[in-house]
Amino acid sequence: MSQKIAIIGGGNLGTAIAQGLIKSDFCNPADITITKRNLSTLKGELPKTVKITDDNVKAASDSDVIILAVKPFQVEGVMKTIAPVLTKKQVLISVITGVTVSDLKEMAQIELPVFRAMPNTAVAIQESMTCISYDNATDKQVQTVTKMFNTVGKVAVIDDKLMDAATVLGACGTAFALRYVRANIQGGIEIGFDAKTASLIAAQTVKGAAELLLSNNTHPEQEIDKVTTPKGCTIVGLNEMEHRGFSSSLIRGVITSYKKIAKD
Ligand SMILES: NC(=O)C1=CN([C@@H]2O[C@H](COP(=O)(O)OP(=O)(O)OC[C@H]3O[C@@H](n4cnc5c(N)ncnc54)[C@H](O)[C@@H]3O)[C@@H](O)[C@H]2O)C=CC1
Ligand SMILES: O=C(O)[C@@H]1CCC=N1
Repeated sequence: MSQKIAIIGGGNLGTAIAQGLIKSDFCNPADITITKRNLSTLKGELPKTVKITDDNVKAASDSDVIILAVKPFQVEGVMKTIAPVLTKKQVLISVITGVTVSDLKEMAQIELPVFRAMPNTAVAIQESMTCISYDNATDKQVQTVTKMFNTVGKVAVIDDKLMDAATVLGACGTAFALRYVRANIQGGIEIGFDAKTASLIAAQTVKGAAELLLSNNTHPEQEIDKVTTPKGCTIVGLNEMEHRGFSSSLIRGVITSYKKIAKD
């Protein structure tokens, strides 16, 4: 029998997770309950059979897997209301930034399997990178949660201490990459393309570059060496970007996002 899944917080990420799980056939739409405070604003297309409610307690008590997808400052309030109905048979998964496994165990008040998963919004199209940490879970439960997120992209099981870093690299990273694509589109328009063609070229080129790394298991510089023809046009562009702080600005952005999590 397929598992009942409650997604507490049907916002950007919660909705994307539901979309990805449905697209990957991990579960039936009717097995998913999404909770929100304002039922009229669902972010993204979902089948009508997905249950939408503002009743967190009922959603949690009726589900085998509970995925917390509210904002960090909202988690304590949500956990206070659902903790009384949590049981050891259920699995609690949090995608919430900065809330550790031990924080979750304390709020849950019972010893149930607790996972953290850090996907990104590409989960909606089964292309997420999801880092997972956990405590109190059997091998079977780890396999189930890993399988859940493997059906919507790639998975790395990591120590909970690295989850803030995972949030930055694997989740904020989607926005970082898209900002790079947008800059390429702006440059593409300046050198003659219409916006639509520039967007297609910029997006597919970045997708292809990433696929080269994943398929060849290579380091970026190995693939860059295959593009930078000596005295060619690539290397002059790359060097100009580096002269203007390209890599340094990206590294500093990663560190800034990381420090923000630690500060909150
Ligand atoms: N958006 C992303 O790419 C990623 C987000 N995250 C984390 O996921 C969590 C959600 O992020 P987003 O989806 O971007 O935020 P969001 O603001 O789009 O979604 C949060 C949702 O929770 C709902 N909500 C708030 N309080 C609630 C309550 N008491 N009961 C039921 N629903 C409630 C809100 O109505 C909203 O729809 C955050 O903790 C964020 O740090 C983690 C990785 C990636
Ligand atoms: O920006 C945020 O705080 C969340 C965590 C990673 C992506 N969105």
